[in-house]
Amino acid sequence: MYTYDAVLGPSSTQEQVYAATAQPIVESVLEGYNGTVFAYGQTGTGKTFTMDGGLDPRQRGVIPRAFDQIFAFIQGGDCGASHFLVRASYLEIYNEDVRDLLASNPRNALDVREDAEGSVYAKGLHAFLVKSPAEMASVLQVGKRNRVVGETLMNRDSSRSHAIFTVTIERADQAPQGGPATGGTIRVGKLNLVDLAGSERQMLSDMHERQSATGAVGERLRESARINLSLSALGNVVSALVDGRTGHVPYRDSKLTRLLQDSLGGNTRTVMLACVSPAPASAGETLSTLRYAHRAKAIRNRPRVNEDPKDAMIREFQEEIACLRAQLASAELPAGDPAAGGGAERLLPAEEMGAQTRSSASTRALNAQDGGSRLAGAAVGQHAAVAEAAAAAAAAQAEALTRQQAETHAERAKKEELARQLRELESRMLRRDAHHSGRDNPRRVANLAAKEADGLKQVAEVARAHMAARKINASLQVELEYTADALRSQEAARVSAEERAAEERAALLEDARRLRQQLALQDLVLASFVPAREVSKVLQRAHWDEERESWALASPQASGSADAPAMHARRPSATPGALRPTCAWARAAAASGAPRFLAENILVLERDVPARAALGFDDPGAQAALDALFEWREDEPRLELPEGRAAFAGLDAPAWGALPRASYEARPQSARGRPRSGSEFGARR
Ligand SMILES: Nc1ncnc2c1ncn2[C@@H]1O[C@H](COP(=O)(O)OP(=O)(O)OP(=O)(O)O)[C@@H](O)[C@H]1O
Repeated sequence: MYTYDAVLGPSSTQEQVYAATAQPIVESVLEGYNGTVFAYGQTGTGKTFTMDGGLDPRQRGVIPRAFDQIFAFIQGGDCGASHFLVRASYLEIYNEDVRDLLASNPRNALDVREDAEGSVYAKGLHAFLVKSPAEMASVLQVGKRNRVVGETLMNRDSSRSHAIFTVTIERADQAPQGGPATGGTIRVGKLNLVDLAGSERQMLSDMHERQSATGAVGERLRESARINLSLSALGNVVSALVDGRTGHVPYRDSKLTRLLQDSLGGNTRTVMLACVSPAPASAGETLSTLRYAHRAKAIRNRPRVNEDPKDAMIREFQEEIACLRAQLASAELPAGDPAAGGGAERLLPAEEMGAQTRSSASTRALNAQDGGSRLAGAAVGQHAAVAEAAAAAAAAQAEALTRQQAETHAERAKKEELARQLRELESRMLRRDAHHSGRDNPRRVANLAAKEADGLKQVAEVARAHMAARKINASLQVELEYTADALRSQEAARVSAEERAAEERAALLEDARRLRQQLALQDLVLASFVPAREVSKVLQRAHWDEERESWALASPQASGSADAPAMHARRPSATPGALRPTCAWARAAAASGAPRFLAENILVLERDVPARAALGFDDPGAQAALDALFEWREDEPRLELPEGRAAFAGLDAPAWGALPRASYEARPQSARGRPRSGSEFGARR
């Protein structure tokens, strides 16, 4: 029997699903834990629907509801002052490639790395700072458009990849006096929202069978093979964690298990949503999913609050803000400084100042001249000199003041830039003040709405630019895929041609080896049995007949060689009456006794005549009996002996006559009337 933490039937609402599964996980993430919610199940059972949901607000899935919960908490009215930094990233694992769904080119594969603390991450993955559920939803939409989906018989928009939407929430508590927290605790929670690809158990060996179940063909088959590879790796990890017998957990077997390493048996609170189909035809898959989920339930994770991590971005923000504030403070001009604030209005331009000074001096000089009629001339000259000195001093003072004014302007510009940077940085951090709810204050709500609208505009612009880039990318991608296909087919043709050539070469080598063997054998036969002279004669006459594709022997005359007449002349001529052609030279050689030329009868045997009995020789009739015996012809059935010769050789006539003819027939008779075959030469002997 299988047991689960919650079972939600077909009539359950999305809200109930969220409350039973993801809500507690999101709460933990806001407290600084890692959390993972992943949907597992056969294709078409509603994983994507559960995670994303439908268009109707009541059908919103786990992901948008999690956004709401996160920002509701940040903007909520609970006690405690905190600053939050929220980032979102979105990736998919397609055919064992990790792809950034928010990148300008989402088809680029990212490397999976492990940091010094053992956390696994995708290198180069974009993370966007978000400040509202609407911004987060925009990010999600951009990523979803980039995700690979394909049609199968069981689902028109089947997810062909595993998608992981990650929200990282950094939280800095105990902000001092309304400013950003610089010395307080920092907690970082990471929420993984995972929509796995369909878990149809499609092994390569039974692909054809599966093909009929899912309608997957071609690319779908390859995708399914990869999907099942990573899902079986996930199953192996689950088994290894549950069994606990082996210390080794095969996280490295797939990118999916690598990236979910922390979520399975690590520092994460994890919920697995097992989606099943009520269709009887899917009973096998349903049972397999239920078994899988039951096993996964036994995994024991070790979640802990991630406090003060070294790489917290919010800390960098705080330090930067503190630094900017310090710079701003040092840039403050003293209150009494005439150049500060409204001091500029009290300042006179240098030229004006000099002119005023000069005019008062000349006035004083004129007055002195007026008085000259009444005063002595020496006194007039003294007053004029004093007036000149006063004018020079006033001009120098005016110049110094102009310089000071320019410096003040520059400092003010710098200060304004610092203030702008500070505002910008602070605006990226979300702030939740103690005893203050944004929803209570209409002006604050209006401000937030305006900011959100700005943010949305920005995200929309980014999305538009992204879409334009995507279109270009898509056409380039199509071209690239076309070229890649052409290259692949050329490569396949080249490989098969090479293989064919290699086979043919091997066959040719084998033929050549066999032909060499035959040639060697024929050489052996020639060398052993055919005189070299005869061989050379054949070689001279042999020629290759192109039409018949075979060797032929030319007649001696046609061969045209110088030896041809001699060869012809040396040919032995047949001897009339002889059993075979015999030349005169052979006859002479035979007469000399050379066995080679003794025709067939090279053994000369004496006639095997029984020893003569005295009776036989004494009896003159014996010769007649012997003669009769020699004269006995094969067509005569019986040997007729002369009268009275029955007692010859101890045999009576009936016994002679009864001698079976077969006893004599074994002997060959080459010529009629002759006892045996024999050549002329043999006959003479
Ligand atoms: N609870 C539900 N209420 C209404 N419609 C649903 C529900 N669950 C699933 N659907 C519909 O069923 C279809 C398939 O669902 P979905 O795409 O979520 O399956 P999936 O498990 O993600 O499949 P795949 O693994 O192939 O991606 C979709 O059209 C979806 O809208």
